[in-house]
Amino acid sequence: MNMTADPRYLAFTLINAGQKPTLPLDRAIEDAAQKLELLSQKDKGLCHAIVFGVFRHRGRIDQLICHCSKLAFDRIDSKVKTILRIGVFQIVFLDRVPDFAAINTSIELAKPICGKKASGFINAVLRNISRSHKDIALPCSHKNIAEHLTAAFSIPSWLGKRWVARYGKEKTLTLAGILMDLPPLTLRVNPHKINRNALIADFERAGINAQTTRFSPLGLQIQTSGIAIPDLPGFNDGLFQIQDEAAQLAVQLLGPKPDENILDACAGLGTKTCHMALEMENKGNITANDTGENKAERLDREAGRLDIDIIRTTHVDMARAGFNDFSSYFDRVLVDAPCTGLGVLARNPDSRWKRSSKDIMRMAALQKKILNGSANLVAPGGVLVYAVCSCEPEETTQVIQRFLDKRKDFSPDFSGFEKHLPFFCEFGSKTFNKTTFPDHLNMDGFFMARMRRNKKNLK
Ligand SMILES: C[S@@+](CC[C@H](N)C(=O)[O-])C[C@H]1O[C@@H](n2cnc3c(N)ncnc32)[C@H](O)[C@@H]1O
Repeated sequence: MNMTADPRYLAFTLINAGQKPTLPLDRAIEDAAQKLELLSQKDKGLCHAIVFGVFRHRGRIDQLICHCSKLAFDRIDSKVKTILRIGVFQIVFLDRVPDFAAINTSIELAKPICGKKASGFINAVLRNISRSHKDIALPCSHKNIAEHLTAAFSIPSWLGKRWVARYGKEKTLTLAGILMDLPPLTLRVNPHKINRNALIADFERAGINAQTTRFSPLGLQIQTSGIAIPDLPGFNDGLFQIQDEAAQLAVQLLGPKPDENILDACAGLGTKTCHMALEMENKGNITANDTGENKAERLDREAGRLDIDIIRTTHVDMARAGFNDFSSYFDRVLVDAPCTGLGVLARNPDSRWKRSSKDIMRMAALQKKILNGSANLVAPGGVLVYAVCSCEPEETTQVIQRFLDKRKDFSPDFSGFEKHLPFFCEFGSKTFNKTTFPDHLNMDGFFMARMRRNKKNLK
C-alpha cells in the first residue's frame, strides 16, 4: 500500500496533528498542502470529509465505539482510536462508502501503523458497529442532557453543562444543533474595485449563487457549496476578502477614516487590518501588530493582493505594551484578542475537543492584560474596540467591566453602534457592546464593545 497517496492515511495524520492542543486543524491542513496536492480531486474531497467529519461527529462516533468495544474506551491506544473513528465515520455518516469498504480500508490502514493484533480488534469493533449502530439510541436528553449533547452534537460535557446552566436546555439544544451545520461562506467586497451587485452577477455567470448579508453593507454570503476560495471569480484580482459578517461589523464599529493613524493590536493574518485599510481608502497609517510567527509575511501578501500599501507590521507583546513601544498615540485601536474561539465551533470542529474551562480563565487573564496594554496607546478622545469570537461572559462582558472599573480614563461609547451600525442597532437597545450568537442572525458567535478615551486624561 502506497501510504503517501492514500487519502485515509493522510486523514489519519491530519487528525492526529489536529488533536494537538497547540496546532489548529486549519494550520495542520495548510502544512500538509503539498501532500494533499498529490491526491486526485476525488481523494482530496474524501480526505477533507473524513478529517472534518471525525472532529464534527466525534461525540456520536465515540459513543458507538464505547458501546461496541470489549476493551474500555480509555484503554484503547490513541492511534487505534483514530483509525476506529475514521472507520466509524465512514460507516455511519458517509453514504458514498459501503460498510465493507470502510472496514477493509481501516484494517489495511491499521496493519502497518498498529500491527496485526490491533487490526483484528479494529475489524471486530467496526463489524459490530456496522451491524448495530442504527439500534444504538442517543442518551435521553431528559435523563442526562450533558451526555445527550455530547453524543448528538459533539458538545463536550463540561461545555454542555456550562451552557445549560446559562441558557437553559432549549436554547442550548438549538445552539448545539446549529453548530453541527456547515456555517455560511461569507466574503466582503472590495468597494474600490467592485460593488456587491456586480460581484453577484460575476458569480452568477460562473454558476455560483450569492446574496447580500443582512447587516454588513459590504458582505455577500455564498449559497453554492464545494467551491475552493481561490477558484471564486475575482479572487486573484482582489475583488473580495473572506470574512464572516460578525467580524465585518467589528471593523465597521471601529469606524476607521482616511488619513487616520490606527493600531490593530492583534492583527493575525490581517483580515480586519485590510478591511480597515479599504475603509480608509488606502490613505493614512495602520500598524498591524501580532506576536504570532510568520503572520506578518502572510498579512503583507494579502495586502498586496488587495493593492493596499499603508500597513506596517510590528511584533510587540500587547500584554506589556506602553507608549514607548510605538512612539505615537493612535486615533483608533482594535483589540481583536486571542480567545477560546467557542463562538466559532462550527468552523473549527477540532476546537470542540481541545478547550476546557481552564482555557476560558487563562484567556480571560490574557485578554485583560492585552486590553489594558493596548488602551495605553489610544490618543485622548480616541476610540478603542475590543472583540473576541467567543460568547463566554468571562471573555466578553467581564473583561470590559473590569477594564472600565480600573481605567477611569475610558468610558463606554454609547453612540458608536447607532452611528456605525444603524441597521444592526435596531435589534437592540442603546448599548456599547453586543454579542452575536450562531443560532440567530446567521453569523459567528462574536462579541464587540466600543469605548473612548477621555479627552484630558492620559494615564
Ligand atoms: C483572534 S486572533 C486575530 C485575528 C485577526 N485580527 C484577523 O482578523 O484575522 C488573535 C491574535 O492575537 C495574537 N496574540 C496573542 N497574544 C498576543 C499578545 N500578547 N500581543 C499581541 N498579539 C497577540 C495571536 O497571534 C493571534 O493572531
